[in-house]
Amino acid sequence: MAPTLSEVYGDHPLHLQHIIPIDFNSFRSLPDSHVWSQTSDDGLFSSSSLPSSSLPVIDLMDPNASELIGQACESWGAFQLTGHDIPMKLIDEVDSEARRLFALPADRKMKALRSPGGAAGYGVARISPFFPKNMWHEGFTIMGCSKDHAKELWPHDYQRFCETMEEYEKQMKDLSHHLVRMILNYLNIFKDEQVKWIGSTMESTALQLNSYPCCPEPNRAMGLAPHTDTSLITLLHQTQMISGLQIHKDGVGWVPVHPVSGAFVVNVGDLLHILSNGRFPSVLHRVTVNQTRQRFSVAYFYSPPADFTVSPQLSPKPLSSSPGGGEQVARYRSVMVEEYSGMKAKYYQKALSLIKNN
Ligand SMILES: O=C(O)CCC(=O)C(=O)O
Ligand SMILES: [Fe+2]
Repeated sequence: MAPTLSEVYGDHPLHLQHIIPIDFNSFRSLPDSHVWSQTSDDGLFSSSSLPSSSLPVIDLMDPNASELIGQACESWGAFQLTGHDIPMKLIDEVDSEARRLFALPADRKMKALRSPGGAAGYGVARISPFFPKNMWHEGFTIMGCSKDHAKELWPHDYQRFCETMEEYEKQMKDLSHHLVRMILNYLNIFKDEQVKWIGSTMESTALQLNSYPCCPEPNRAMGLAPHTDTSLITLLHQTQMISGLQIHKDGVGWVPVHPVSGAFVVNVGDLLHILSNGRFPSVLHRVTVNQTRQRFSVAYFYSPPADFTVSPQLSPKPLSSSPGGGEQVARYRSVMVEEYSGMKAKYYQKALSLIKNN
């Protein structure tokens, strides 16, 4: 049987302190374990105020969508996508199921705790062990069927959750196929072995529900620390129009990504960065928290099958306009999706430099 990514974490089991979130409701002030900065209003979360610093919003129905998406991936490593045909009703149902889950008492959520070597279930962010302080965040990861965990959460009423998430994953996968085809087209990647896995049912996918509870001291806390996604692409929905996501743009700084109704934030992950030979940046992003409104987001990570080898594709002609583009030498060695995911789990942000060609 082909390998799946849910197994890569087995080699790097975590201590429980890196899995169990605190019971956020029981704190009236920020515990020291969650204090990231001593400063109040500036510093930690200051973002760019340049007028041009706003992530492109692209309508999938635009006749130039392919070109616009390619350009956004090249200059930003991300964009907001409207005009897709994912029904708003389904998106709302996913949001409300996520809320239902995170609203459960802490001891109930603990019943669906991620296992130390596992990928799926309830817990703190997977990147937590790489940071000295904890994040003001709790998550629930779905890889494949969520039935066993959902049964623990709602012994008599788990089906609604599972069915909603399954339907959403199905639709996210179709949309990802569409986007990845457009992106590979833009990169002039047509060779059969490079594209034949799209729609093969063996793709590596995961759904991540994120919750950022109201925080007593948001200016000293971190929702989700700066990271890049391992995926090829990520499709993120920010619910209830609550801001918090910021992306880092070279030369500009941290740029807030304010929610656009019904839109998905699509971002380039490490695997697409490697495949594009560095032409598309794997965008660094982080999440801030706020004092009055609990924020939720739903991230869908889409990657090729675990046994697919990602090889940097050289640009056919030099692209003078892009800093990383037009290179005729491979910046990275070829790497299997499964191997890279394992490296990311173990070495985190050093993983990319470990596969860099000198
Ligand atoms: O909550 C967000 O806006 C971002 C979440 C995220 O970056 C992730 O789940 O990888
Ligand atoms: Fe992310």
